[in-house]
Amino acid sequence: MAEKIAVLGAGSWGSTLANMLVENGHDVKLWARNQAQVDQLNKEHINPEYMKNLVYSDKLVATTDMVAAVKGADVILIVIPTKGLRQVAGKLNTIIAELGQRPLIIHATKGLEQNTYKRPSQMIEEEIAPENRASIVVLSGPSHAEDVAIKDMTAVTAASADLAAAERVQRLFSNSYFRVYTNDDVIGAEFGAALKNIIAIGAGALQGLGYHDNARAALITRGLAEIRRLGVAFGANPMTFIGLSGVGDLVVTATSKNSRNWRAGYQLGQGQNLADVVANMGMVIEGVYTTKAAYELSRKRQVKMPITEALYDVLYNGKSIKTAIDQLMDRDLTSENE
Ligand SMILES: NC(=O)C1=CN([C@@H]2O[C@H](COP(=O)(O)OP(=O)(O)OC[C@H]3O[C@@H](n4cnc5c(N)ncnc54)[C@H](OP(=O)(O)O)[C@@H]3O)[C@@H](O)[C@H]2O)C=CC1
Ligand SMILES: O=C(CO)COP(=O)(O)O
Repeated sequence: MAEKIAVLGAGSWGSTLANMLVENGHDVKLWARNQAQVDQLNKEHINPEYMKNLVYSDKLVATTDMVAAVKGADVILIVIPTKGLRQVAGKLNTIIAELGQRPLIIHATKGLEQNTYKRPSQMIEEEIAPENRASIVVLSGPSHAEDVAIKDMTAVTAASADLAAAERVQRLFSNSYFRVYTNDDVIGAEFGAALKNIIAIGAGALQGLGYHDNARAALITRGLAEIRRLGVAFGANPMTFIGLSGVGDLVVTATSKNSRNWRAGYQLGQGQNLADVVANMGMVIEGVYTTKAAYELSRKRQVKMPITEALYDVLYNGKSIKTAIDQLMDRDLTSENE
């Protein structure tokens, strides 16, 4: 059944998902804050700052007016980086309260808030009053926008405490190349999504320094162990971490040149400095910020996250990557299951 959907955020992922939803037969309005970008999307059907090679459907309508985007929408998909999510959700709350709408909220944001360590769905719950919204569903999993844009085979997770809402999202997004599974573990899905970016930066750094396949496999596997430890400490189902939003997303992000996080790590490994890497990427590198939040959170909760701690020292304390790797390898020997 065709639905009216507003997509907030017209970067790589928001614009690609909006286009896919149009092609799935839905009535989609895409909100962005930049008028020039909106004009290009509406008139030339391109979004060159974010998705160089995608030609968007002429049925996709973009606007800088959030009220116009949201008016009449039964479903709102938020695809804003973690840093801007709270502000956009707060604005959305005011608008839907005034319009008297109570939409389903989906988000695809992957990170943890600085200082509060809140997950994206927690920020949304805090900013959008329960009377202004239906359920919240997390869309996550191994899904680079670049692959979805060329209709490559992709499988993701729709996680929600409300199974009917997750199943609705499954129907909205699924098509011949994009397969959506449901899951009831929002905490696990969001921790998996946020924390895999830290390990992806590390994997890129290893490759940038000239390490090979064994090193990458070790990092991914031990990275998954610490992702699971932190998630489980906050109530996640351990099984979620061997699913699409866990190991699935970790593998794609830690092995793909499409990943902004992997690329950032690679450039750091090659000797570039962090400020230049961030300034030149032109898109959000969530893992840079998540590393800080996860490091602080793990200290507070007393959860061992040695790789995250090592990367924190590299990104925020000027430690060399080589020293960080040597120190990781030099720790007391331990059991794999600790
Ligand atoms: N790219 C991908 O393949 C995937 C990304 N994700 C996740 O989706 C989220 C968004 O990523 P992605 O689309 O790739 O990011 P991009 O960097 O490509 O785009 C970010 C978009 O968000 C907008 N934006 C940023 N801050 C604000 C703000 N405060 N208010 C309004 N708009 C804002 C930007 O607008 P402007 O251009 O005006 O700055 C831009 O349209 C991230 O959490 C990411 O981890 C998840 C799965 C796949
Ligand atoms: O989350 C993603 C793929 O699932 C995108 O990862 P990057 O942000 O590293 O590009």
